[in-house]
Amino acid sequence: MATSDNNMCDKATVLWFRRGLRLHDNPALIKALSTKNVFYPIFIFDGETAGITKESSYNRVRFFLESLKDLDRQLRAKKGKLHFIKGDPVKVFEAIHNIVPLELVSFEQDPEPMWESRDSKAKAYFDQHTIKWTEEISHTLWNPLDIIKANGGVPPLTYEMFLHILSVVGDPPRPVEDPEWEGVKFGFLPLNIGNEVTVYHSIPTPEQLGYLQTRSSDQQINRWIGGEQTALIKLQDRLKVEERAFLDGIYLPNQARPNLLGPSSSQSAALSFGCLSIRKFYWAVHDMFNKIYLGHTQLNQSITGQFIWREFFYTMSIKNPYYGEMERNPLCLNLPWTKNREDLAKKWENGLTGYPFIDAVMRQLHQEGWVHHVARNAVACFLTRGDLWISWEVGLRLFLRLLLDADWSLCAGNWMWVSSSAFEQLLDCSSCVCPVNYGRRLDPQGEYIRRYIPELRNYPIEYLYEPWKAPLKVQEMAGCYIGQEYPERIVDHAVVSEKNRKMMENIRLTLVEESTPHCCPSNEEEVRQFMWLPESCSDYLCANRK
Ligand SMILES: Cc1cc2nc3c(=O)[nH]c(=O)nc-3n(C[C@H](O)[C@H](O)[C@H](O)COP(=O)(O)OP(=O)(O)OC[C@H]3O[C@@H](n4cnc5c(N)ncnc54)[C@H](O)[C@@H]3O)c2cc1C
Repeated sequence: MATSDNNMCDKATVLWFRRGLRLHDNPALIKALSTKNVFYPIFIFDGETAGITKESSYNRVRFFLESLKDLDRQLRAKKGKLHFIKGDPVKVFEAIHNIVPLELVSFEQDPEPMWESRDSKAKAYFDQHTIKWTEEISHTLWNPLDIIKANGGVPPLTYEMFLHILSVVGDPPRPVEDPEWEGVKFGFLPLNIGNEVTVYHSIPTPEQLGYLQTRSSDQQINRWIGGEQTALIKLQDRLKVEERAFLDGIYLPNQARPNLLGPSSSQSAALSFGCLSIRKFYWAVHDMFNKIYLGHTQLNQSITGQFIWREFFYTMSIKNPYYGEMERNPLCLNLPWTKNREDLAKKWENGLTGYPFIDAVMRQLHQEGWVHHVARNAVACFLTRGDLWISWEVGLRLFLRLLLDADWSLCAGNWMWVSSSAFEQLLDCSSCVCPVNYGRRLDPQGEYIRRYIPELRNYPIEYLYEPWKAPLKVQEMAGCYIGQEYPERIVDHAVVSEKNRKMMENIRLTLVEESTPHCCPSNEEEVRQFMWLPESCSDYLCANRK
């Protein structure tokens, strides 16, 4: 059995949780326990780590704190605890080292460039005080640096090229074994360890950290529960969905059969905070595939293509501190987005564009902190190249605040890919990414809109996606006048999308001469798959263009 120990003279090992909020497949934990020192698991709340900032939404912070609570609960069952400490990391380690002799600090690699400064300061402190430290890779399947090296020192710019490099690099490692808790001596820090450092008695609530619900409580829907234990249960459900799909002869079921309303089997928030190991998920899917289709020993990366997109975007961001911006970002095309249209951006943000599908997505995002990938595509296109011609940086900032799964590398990568890949003519198609038709394909009965836009609940289906076309009599009967209870459209898609298409065309003409290398789709098929576009747009011609 694990034991508790308050002997402050014994050598200490700290496991510094940042993301990777789990006990399974946690190489940093295994390394920490191998020292046999007194063991202190800690989380340092510094207003940045794990992407929790002052701006983060209540939902996001709640999910994050639930994940820490779950870890704490599991550690308490083993007679220890998770220390939640507020302060600057170096100050925290200084304070701990003053009262217990630190021998080792173990942590998971946080690969993105914004963590470099935090980590290099901490590492410098450890080196100065001859404290050993170890940094383990488990947030990504591969070490992004290995992929960059295999590609000649630069990240691959297209997904196809990325797949090619993976075939050279080989399979990712399998998850590490579960820890052995027998004989682990837990240490407990006193509550008062330094002036600029606060040790919490237990994991705080969002309110205790100053995060308050901003919308009325009936609008906040908590469909997502943070923590490793929930993630592992949900993984089993998700694997059944994957198995069903394999037996039906398809793969990537969450994307192939988007279900906007059902109980989601998404694991993205759990993966983002590391409550679930990406390697565990990846290998579970591949092992199942190989069991069903006996003899397939060679990995087919397509069946877990979504994880490869994750790696692709991580690899692109790792050495690029400007990855989340347009102008200074070498991977991104500079497009002349409209400036000073905060009024339109605010309406988009608040689900008041007058396009019900777009508004439903934005309201779900505020209420629940999660929306389906295809819904993200629709609102990203609407804000940028499709309709409003506003920079993707505006969308990125909002998504990072609201999404439970907000992940800088993935979020910026997706925004860039969807909006600024100017070469991609398919995305200029005003019919395919039309806010009316795209939604209609995904939600033909209009249930999604009715759930998130109660004002339109009584609209007949023929007007639900284009309520401005409803005769006054219909508006009256439905109890919702356009321009009063529900807004008029802020733009006319047919007009603005045509204007935007021409602007993209002109930009393409100038860019071809410069042939700027940038993040972009590999081919048309990839765009169709990624964006869930129809094989041919003729069936879905936008009503506005007829
Ligand atoms: C504008 C925009 C912003 C996005 N921002 C984020 C974000 O901040 N965090 C995030 O995790 N995903 C983001 N995505 C990607 C994707 O929408 C979500 O990962 C997906 O909705 C998760 O649903 P799922 O778990 O059912 O996906 P699944 O299909 O089950 O995928 C499992 C995991 O694969 C990864 N993945 C799936 N699709 C993508 C993708 N297109 N790019 C990169 N990784 C992917 C994610 O880690 C996801 O959890 C964004 C997409 C768009 C279009």
